[in-house]
Amino acid sequence: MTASRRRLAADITGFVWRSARLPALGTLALTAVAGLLPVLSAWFTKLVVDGLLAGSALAELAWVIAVLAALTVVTAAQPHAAQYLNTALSRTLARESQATLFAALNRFLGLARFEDPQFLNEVAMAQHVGRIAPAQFVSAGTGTVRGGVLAGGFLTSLLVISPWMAALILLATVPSVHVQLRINRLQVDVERRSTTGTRRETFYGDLLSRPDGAQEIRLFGIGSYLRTRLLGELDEVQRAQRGVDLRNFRAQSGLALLGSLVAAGGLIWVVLAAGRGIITLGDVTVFLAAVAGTQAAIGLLVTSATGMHRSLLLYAHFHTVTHAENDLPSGPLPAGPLERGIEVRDVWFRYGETRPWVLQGVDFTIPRGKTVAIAGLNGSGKSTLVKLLCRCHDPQKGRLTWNGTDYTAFDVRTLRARMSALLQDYLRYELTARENVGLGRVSAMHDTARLSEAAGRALIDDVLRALPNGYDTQLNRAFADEGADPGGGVPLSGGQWQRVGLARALLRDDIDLLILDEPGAGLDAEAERAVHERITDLRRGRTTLLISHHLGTLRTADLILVLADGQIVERGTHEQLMAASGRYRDLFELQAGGFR
Ligand SMILES: Nc1ncnc2c1ncn2[C@@H]1O[C@H](COP(=O)(O)OP(=O)(O)OP(=O)(O)O)[C@@H](O)[C@H]1O
Repeated sequence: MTASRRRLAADITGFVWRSARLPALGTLALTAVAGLLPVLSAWFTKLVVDGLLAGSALAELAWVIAVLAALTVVTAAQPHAAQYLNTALSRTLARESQATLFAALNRFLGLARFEDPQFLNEVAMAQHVGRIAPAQFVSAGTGTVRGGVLAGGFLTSLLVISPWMAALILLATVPSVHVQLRINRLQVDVERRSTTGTRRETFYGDLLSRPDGAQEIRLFGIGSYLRTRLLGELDEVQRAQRGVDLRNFRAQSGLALLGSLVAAGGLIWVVLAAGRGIITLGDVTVFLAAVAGTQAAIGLLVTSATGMHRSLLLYAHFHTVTHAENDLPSGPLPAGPLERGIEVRDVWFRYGETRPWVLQGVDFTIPRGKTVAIAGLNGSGKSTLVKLLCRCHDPQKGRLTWNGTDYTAFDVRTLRARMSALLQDYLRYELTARENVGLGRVSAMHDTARLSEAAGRALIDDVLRALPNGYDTQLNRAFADEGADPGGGVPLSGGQWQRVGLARALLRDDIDLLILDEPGAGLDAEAERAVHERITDLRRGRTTLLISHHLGTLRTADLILVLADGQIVERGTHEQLMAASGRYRDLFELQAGGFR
């Protein structure tokens, strides 16, 4: 066992001990008992057979028969008790593994891990194996104990009757262990390599079954195309698995043949020995039970021990995710109220060392109480800049400061607590209206007056109040329970969702920096104008970063930055930029011309 495997074994044992000690201990105890039962039964059967052959009176054998009957009852009841405990154990471990996994994911402060496909594969594996690997480890561990106890008992019995037979059976296990370990490694490797395919398969499955994909898929008639892609991924995954299964089948068949030859040899010997009177008929029954029992027990021992090995290999993925270091170091200082402003100083950023620069020497200040607007073509780096301002990434060169102190000096959570944002890809939670707004500030979730005020500022309060259950209406149909809640589950329109997203951002009314990335997206002309006016009011005296492709909405900003290919190519007020006759003016006139 390598050092890291030993560490994994210690980790998984610790995990089981902390999460489900009682059912684990119960299972272990029951398993040890179960291991002794067949050996005891074989010996008591021998006593009955030998007693009967020796002409003993039934009364003399009564206690032996009573013990045998009791053993039969316990043997019959044991699997059900074991199954009950096992299910309880699996359930507890599955819950704890999910709790541990999602606590670990929540600990990552930045976005780097979520943008790394390799790590996302590990997360997908961890989610799957976290539910099963610890339970498998315990069940394989108890199987090992049971196999060990059984094998010990039967081997001892066999040693008494025929030491060479015991040695032969032991010898035949060597190839079995070797083969099983190899197959385990192959299986785990195939699972790991199939993760991307499995994730893609899930992606196509989601697309084909989600309500928001149904219309486009039907309109473009691409259902069968996506289904073919899904099956292609599935076939690829299954092809690899079939290969391992075939190798496993061939290897196991060879091992079964070897085992049968050993058993057949033993049978011939025992019949000859009994014929010559070397052993009793009772010995023959014990011998036959012991050969079959030893082979089954060693089979169980090998499968279980290598099963432990396999669950460790699988658990390694869970361990990788739950022990991954935080991707963004948090500083010690609590971020105080914004007094001076935010400075972005010669910032360079790219999504990986081999990737092109997305931001190249970006340099500007957002003074306290002012609005800075960013205009730029698609892909010019606006949303990336927002990620840096929320400290979801750190720049590779340059720095951002809050009141003149480097962002990295602050505790990230306190910094983010001073900001609110309507992101371009804001979330549409399949939850109630209350939660959709209240998630902006969880402590205000049940303060309907506050929610209503924020929704009012986003011009969506009337719509939410008029829903069948008001703020407690589910904002989707997918999870609505028609029976319990007729009319429940109301899907909103795109523009209404946008305003709910804005309400969520505005619920954090005590913040220092408000980031609005395309607040007018999806709104009709009237709503956009109304929301724009509201936002202009709200912005007064509040530090704001505003991003929009609708240059008209940026006019009143204190400073407008024009971003192109990650560089600020123009900066100034609307009037200055119009007078400069540069890119901003061209874009503005292009948009205005479109309206004319
Ligand atoms: N997670 C990511 N990993 C790698 N590249 C990314 C990632 N996110 C964005 N990019 C790349 O960074 C560049 C800038 O993207 P960004 O989303 O910041 O642009 P944007 O100005 O907000 O565009 P838009 O106006 O279309 O929203 C693009 O070329 C994009 O492909």
